[in-house]
Amino acid sequence: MAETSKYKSGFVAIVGRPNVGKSTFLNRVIGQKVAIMSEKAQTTRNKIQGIYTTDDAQIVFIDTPGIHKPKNKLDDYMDEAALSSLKEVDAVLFMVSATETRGAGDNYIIDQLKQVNSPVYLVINKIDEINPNSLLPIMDTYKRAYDWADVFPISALQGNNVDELLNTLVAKLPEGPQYYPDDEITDHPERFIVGELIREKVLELTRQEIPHSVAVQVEKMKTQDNGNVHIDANIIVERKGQRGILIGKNGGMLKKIGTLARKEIEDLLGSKVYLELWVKVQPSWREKESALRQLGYRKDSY
Ligand SMILES: Nc1nc2c(ncn2[C@@H]2O[C@H](COP(=O)(O)OP(=O)(O)OP(=O)(O)O)[C@@H](O)[C@H]2O)c(=O)[nH]1
Repeated sequence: MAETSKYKSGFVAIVGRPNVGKSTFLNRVIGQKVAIMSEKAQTTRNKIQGIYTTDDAQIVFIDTPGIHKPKNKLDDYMDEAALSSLKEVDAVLFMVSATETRGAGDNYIIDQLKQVNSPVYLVINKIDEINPNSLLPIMDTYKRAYDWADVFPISALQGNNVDELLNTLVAKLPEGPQYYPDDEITDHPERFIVGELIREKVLELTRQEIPHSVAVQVEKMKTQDNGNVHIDANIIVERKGQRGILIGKNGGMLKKIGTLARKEIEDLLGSKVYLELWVKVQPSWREKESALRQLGYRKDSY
């Protein structure tokens, strides 16, 4: 038997003007499974849009609000937070529609993307709606504006070229664990989202100091007789220094994370929540199979 290659995984942001077909693309890639979940996670900032999991790879697609859902002006497209989350991802997909010409909205995003170091792929969607002859000129107008890692004309609706795009993304992703178990997402959506909300607060409050790979393990989630929900969760980091940052002076940082996460979890569950957080150091947990198993990650992801 040939030696199996290492599992690949990473976070990929999808950006683009409204209506270019981001949801259609995700639905095609991921299917219904996670769409239900992301609806529930509306309140989150870098919300997970969907998770594409295969035997060889996992792509966690994240959304960066402030980029594709401007409230009023183009200037609102991207705020500091959105930009910093773009800097943390492993790749960015910039999606445009072949049926619309490059406009001010696109140019604004392209300008912001110049500050991103990870590969940025141009995805020209809705090619089923255009005459094939007009594709090259469209590609040219975008190629002039940015040094894309690659350009993919696709039809999210009909599926053309979507597999090629996914294969390229996977090929370029770093080796890594299957961050999220595939079946548990639907089996325990609330537990999963609770973990995500906590993780998100960690990233939000510590900014660049804690890497995206920080894991949250929701150990217990139990509704008590009075209707309150008791949640115990561990935040798993790789280094002692990160533990210190997370706990903060006199426990201040952990308290802040807990308070913000608790409020959002209460909104999500509609009940009062008692949240207990611990920070645990598991050196290179990502590389350790036993640790991964403890966290509920699949054994065969390695
Ligand atoms: N012909 C065609 N239509 C598409 C394609 N992809 C998306 N659409 C249509 O474009 C419209 C917008 O698609 P969405 O997926 O909702 O776009 P979005 O980018 O998620 O929009 P926001 O949620 O506003 O950001 C819908 O009517 C889709 O059916 C495609 O490949 N071809």
